[in-house]
Amino acid sequence: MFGLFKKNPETELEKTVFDKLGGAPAIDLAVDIFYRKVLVDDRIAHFFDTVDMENQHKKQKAFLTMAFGGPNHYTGKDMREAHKGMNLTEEHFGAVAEALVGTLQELNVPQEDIGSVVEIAASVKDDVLNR
Ligand code: HEM
Repeated sequence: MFGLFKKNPETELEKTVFDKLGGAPAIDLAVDIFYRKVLVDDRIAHFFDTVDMENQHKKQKAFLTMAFGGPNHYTGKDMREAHKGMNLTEEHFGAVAEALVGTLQELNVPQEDIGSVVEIAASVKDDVLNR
């Protein structure tokens, strides 16, 4: 599914990360793999003990689609509000970022695009950590 979009030097600059990853089906798959990784990571799995994961998948898909420049259907909480009172640390954030990068690597996303995704994640870090 990834890699169906051929690089075109003339349009490359206008392509969103969303398009480059392969659009909605690719984000779907990425979020599934991502949460599988999160839920087996002892550093962070406990945060999701009481969370409705089906609902969480939907929100995360919508959020990542928006964050990657795809069609904006995200209606969830802003990142500061969503993570308030969880006392999240740098380590927690790092573990989630690792899961995200690991997912993209598993899907053979080019390193350059993984870099763009990491930048997007980093841009919400202060909000997620409520600082
Ligand atoms: C780039 C970093 C992150 C992004 C983009 C992100 C995104 C989201 C989104 C979109 C939601 C749904 C918000 C809503 O309910 O409307 C959410 C909720 C949640 N996030 Fe994150 N998150 C990030 C980092 C983290 C980290 C580091 C943790 C903990 C290790 C975490 C734990 C949670 C939990 C437990 C919820 C569910 C809250 C609830 O429903 O009670 N997130 N996140």
